[in-house]
Amino acid sequence: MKKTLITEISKEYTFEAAHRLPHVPEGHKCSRVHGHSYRIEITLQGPLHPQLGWIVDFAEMNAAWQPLHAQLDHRLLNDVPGLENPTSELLAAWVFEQLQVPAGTRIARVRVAETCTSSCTVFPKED
Ligand SMILES: Nc1nc2c(c(=O)[nH]1)N=C([C@H](O)[C@H](O)COP(=O)(O)OP(=O)(O)OP(=O)(O)O)CN2
Ligand SMILES: [Zn+2]
Repeated sequence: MKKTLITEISKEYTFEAAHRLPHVPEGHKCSRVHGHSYRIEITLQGPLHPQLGWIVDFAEMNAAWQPLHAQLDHRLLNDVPGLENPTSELLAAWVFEQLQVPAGTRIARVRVAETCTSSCTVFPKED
């Protein structure tokens, strides 16, 4: 395989949660508590293992996601430390910061989808 290729792997996770957006104008629909079936796509970059031919086992991504799922699933997101204003943008940044990725990998991006048509993606700034 060409050594110049950049390889990414992704996993999509889901959780159910309620939220409200505390800083929207009065009367905005999102000022009321409501729920979403959130979908989170996590993408990692890293070198391929020479024998195994993968970056990391997808199972390692599952293990990294599990503690975050435990903090988010069937919660009011506003109650989660750091998510007092749980917009898609701030939730994506929170996942990016909280996720303990397997050694030798880095997060390429995190995508949060609140609905079928609305999503936000964060990725590291290049220096
Ligand atoms: N930039 C952002 N805008 C909005 C956010 C957000 O996190 N970032 N969040 C919301 C609400 O949480 C809302 O529940 C989801 O948004 P919206 O796409 O407006 O939901 P609808 O299903 O009602 O979308 P329609 O396509 O208008 O039916 C709002 N904005
Ligand atoms: Zn919402």
